[in-house]
Amino acid sequence: MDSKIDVFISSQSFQEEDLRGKTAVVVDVLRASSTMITALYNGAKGVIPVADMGDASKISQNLDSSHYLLSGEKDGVKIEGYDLGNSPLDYSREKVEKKTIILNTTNGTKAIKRAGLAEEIVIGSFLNLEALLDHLQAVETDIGLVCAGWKGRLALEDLLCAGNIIYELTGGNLPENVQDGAKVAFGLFEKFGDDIEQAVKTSNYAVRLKDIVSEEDISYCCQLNRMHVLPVMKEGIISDFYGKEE
Ligand SMILES: O=C(O)[C@H](CS(=O)(=O)O)OP(=O)(O)O
Repeated sequence: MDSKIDVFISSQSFQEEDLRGKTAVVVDVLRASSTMITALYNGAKGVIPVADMGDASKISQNLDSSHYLLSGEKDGVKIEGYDLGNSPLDYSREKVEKKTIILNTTNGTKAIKRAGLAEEIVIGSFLNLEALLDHLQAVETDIGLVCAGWKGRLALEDLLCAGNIIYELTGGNLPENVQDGAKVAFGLFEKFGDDIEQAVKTSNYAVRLKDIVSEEDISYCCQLNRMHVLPVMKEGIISDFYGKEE
C-alpha cells in the first residue's frame, strides 16, 4: 500500500488540520469504538457521537423518542437518566435494533468530533480489525490513526491496537521512513501482540476502573475479528460501511 500512516497518541495530541484530507481511524478499544461496532453489528440504525450532554439533549429533542437511545458515560459510569452506558455487552440486538444511538463518552466521541476535518472517519478496534484492514488497504489518502487515549494522555490498549493495524498493513515490515508515532505503536505491538488481553488487563484503564468496568467487558473488547463491521461517519451519523441500505 502507498498511503503514509501516522499515529496520534490521544485526542489532544494533534491539531485538527493534521487530519485534513486523510482517512482518520478513531481507536478507542476501551470502550467507545468497541461499543459502536457492537451496536451496529446488532442492528442499530446509526450512532450519533456527541461531545457532551448539552449536544446530546439538543439532538434528542429533534428525534422521536421511540427511535433513539440516549447513551454514554462519565468516568466509566452510565450517565443518570440515560438509557445505556458504555458497556458493549449492553448493546444487545434486543435493545438496539433499528434504533439510533446518541453516544456521549469521555474520550471516544470527543476524538471523533476532533477528527472532523478528515476526508473520511472510520472507527477501529480489535473487534473489527479485518473489516478495517480490508478498507484501509484500498484507500488512496494518507491515514491518521487517532488513539482516543484518556483525557489527553496515552492509553496502552489504543496504541497497541494502532500497532496491530500498522503491523498488518505493512506485513510486519515497517518501512524506515515512517513517523515516530507509527514506530512506537509498531514496537508496542511487537512486544505485547502475542497476548493482547493480558497486556490490556494490566493497563492503566483496567486498574483505574477495576471497580466500575467488568473483566468481562475488557476480555470482550480484546477479541480479534469478531465482527465484519466498519463504522463510517457520514453527515454526523456513523453507520456500517458494509451494511445493507434499507
Ligand atoms: O467508558 C469508558 O470505557 C471510558 C471511560 S474513561 O474515560 O476511561 O474513564 O470512556 P471512553 O470514551 O470509551 O474511552
